[in-house]
Amino acid sequence: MRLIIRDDTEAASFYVASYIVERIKHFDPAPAHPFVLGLPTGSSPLGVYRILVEKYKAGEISFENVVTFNMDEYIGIPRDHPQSYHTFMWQHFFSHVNIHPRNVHILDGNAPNLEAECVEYEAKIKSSGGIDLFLAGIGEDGHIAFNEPGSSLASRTRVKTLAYDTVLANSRFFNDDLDQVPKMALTVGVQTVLEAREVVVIVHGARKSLALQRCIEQGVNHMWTLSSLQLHPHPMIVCDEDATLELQVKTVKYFKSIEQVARAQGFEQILPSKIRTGPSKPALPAQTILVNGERDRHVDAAESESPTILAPQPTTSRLLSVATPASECPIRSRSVSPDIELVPDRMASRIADSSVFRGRLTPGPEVQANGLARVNAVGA
Ligand SMILES: N[C@@H]1[C@@H](O)[C@H](O)[C@@H](COP(=O)(O)O)O[C@@H]1O
Repeated sequence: MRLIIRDDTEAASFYVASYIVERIKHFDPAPAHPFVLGLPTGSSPLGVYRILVEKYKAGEISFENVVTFNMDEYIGIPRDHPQSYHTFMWQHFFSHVNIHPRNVHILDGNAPNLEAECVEYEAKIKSSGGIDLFLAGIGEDGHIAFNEPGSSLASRTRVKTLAYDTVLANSRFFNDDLDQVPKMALTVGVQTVLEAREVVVIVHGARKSLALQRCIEQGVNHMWTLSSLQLHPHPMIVCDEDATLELQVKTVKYFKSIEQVARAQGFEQILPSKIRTGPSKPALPAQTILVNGERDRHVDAAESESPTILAPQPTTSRLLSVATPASECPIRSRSVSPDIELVPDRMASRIADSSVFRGRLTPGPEVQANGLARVNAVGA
């Protein structure tokens, strides 16, 4: 986990926007190698979008080969409703940069079959090669996307009923009228977010500080779904000072010291090169995966089987799945040296005077082998 703390919201937003720009540039996207970006709505990412637009207008970045997937969308309000997430995204970001509309993906909360919409969304993410960087905000109760408290940490894109806290918090966008706030939404699942190669979360303001504390200093808990990030290999949370109010001083000092030490030592905290450049063709032999017939990707075994909540130890699982079941595998007899003669044994032969037990003993192997196993014959 990386926690980047900046003095205020503007500095935190600038850090995130600059980070995304650097990631896209280093990735060097092309039509056949697009950078896949997961995006949130809400007030938290507003500064990030504004700065990204500024950087685009200053010629620092192009979104031509960027594919986006939004986290969520309300169910039941028209796509062009002022508070729909479609409207939000076009208004604050997409209309101002050179992104191709066909590269923009936002769940359709008015789809005739919502379940099919969710399944198709997951399939589209997959066929795009998976999400390279998922940007997220959090709710005051630590929810990520619309994965409300109690959501399965293995969840995928689905229909979700909103928690009362969320309806209340979002009523500020609906004239403070609870009745106008949609009560359901489509949302990517916790697992969908965790499968992104990198997750970056922007958190600002004192009202998010308890959520941040629960998610960083306490255990993984489905009541604070951001805490699932503890299971991700490359999570980064960028926050302002106010958001750290509930953290222990030593936690804040430690995360600040990581940056300070890195700067003093003159090295950067960077992602593994495979994550930075995306799934390119590695020099070593790799398996080739044809993703939905659209994109021929070369993925090495480690990437194709990266850990998930459902399969946290892919190596172990893989070994177990190829291992012969114990019941079918006479491992000991195989390892015995062929020189050693196996002698049939039975308990009776170990008893000094076995005559006393006659009639109650199981016939010996030699008797059984000759088809003479008649207990009566051995007995009285
Ligand atoms: N679905 C969105 C979340 O993605 C967002 O993180 C949260 C916080 O919103 P804000 O940033 O406005 O506090 O609001 C909604 O619930």
